[in-house]
Amino acid sequence: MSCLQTRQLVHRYRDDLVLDGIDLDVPAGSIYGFLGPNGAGKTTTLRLLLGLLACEGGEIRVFGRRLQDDRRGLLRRIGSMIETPSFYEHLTARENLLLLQRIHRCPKARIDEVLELVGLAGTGRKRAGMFSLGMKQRLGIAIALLHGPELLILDEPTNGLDPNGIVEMRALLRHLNRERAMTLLVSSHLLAEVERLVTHVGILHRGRLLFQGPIDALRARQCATRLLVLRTDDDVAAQARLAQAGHVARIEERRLVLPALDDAGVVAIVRDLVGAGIGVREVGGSRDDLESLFLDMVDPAIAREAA
Ligand SMILES: Nc1ncnc2c1ncn2[C@@H]1O[C@H](COP(=O)(O)OP(=O)(O)OP(=O)(O)O)[C@@H](O)[C@H]1O
Repeated sequence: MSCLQTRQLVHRYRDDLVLDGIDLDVPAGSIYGFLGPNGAGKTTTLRLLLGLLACEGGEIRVFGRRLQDDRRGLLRRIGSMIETPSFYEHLTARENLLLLQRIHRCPKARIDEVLELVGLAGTGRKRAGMFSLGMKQRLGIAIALLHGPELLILDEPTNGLDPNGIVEMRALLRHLNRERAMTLLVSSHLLAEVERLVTHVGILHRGRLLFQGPIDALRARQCATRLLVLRTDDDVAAQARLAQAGHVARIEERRLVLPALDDAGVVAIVRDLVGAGIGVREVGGSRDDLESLFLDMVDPAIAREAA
């Protein structure tokens, strides 16, 4: 079941089309990584989902209902942190939450619960303005969690955090998903930062969704696109020899490129080429991490440079 769904979502800033027909499907119970390079349109999409921007084209459904039919009721079931967290810097974490607790009219006990949950229970009289970036992010999440939402929407929650902060943030988000049964929609411009966290991904580029599905489907696609790269002292002869063994290789920038083989397959072709008097200088593969697949989708030119 979809927790959040858009159909043909379109947005323009003046004449600039920045979202061009987005069909998002965020399954209930998932951690959905909404990925794309800077300027892809992630924040614009999240603002539309939260009713912070007027929806000009397409449809948004939250928990199965059209957002426009029950905006207030549906938004009450969502928590969010878009761009930088907002709070009063001269107040403590607890004082900030106390103000919001009155607005949300939720039980006071909820304040201690969320402070505990995000690891800020021991911050006492320290003003939020003196917090580290990681603590500020966690206070932002505490604020988003205060009213007990079922869906949490976070825009780049790991942005600017040091490696330790990133690990802590991932652990917190995983906990919210597994132990508190929350659905999470998390944007990021770095696949590597969320790869181990997310169950589903959507890859956005220039306002279009290039891929959407379980992270395992992205991994399967990546395996299917892996390549074996050979440098030999006679590429033309090597290509002919490989063809005899049923391998289709192309010559590219003075190297032979063919679909990846398992270890035994690689040993067999190297042995065969060397046996035929063709020197093999180097055996390698295309970069096989998900980040290079991501780059390949959004910008093949950058991906080639990175390889
Ligand atoms: N208020 C605005 N007025 C005009 N153009 C805007 C506005 N906000 C965003 N844009 C443009 O819309 C496009 C999408 O921006 P958006 O912030 O949604 O992308 P993003 O994927 O979140 O990028 P980033 O990771 O850099 O925040 C960009 O080209 C951006 O310059």
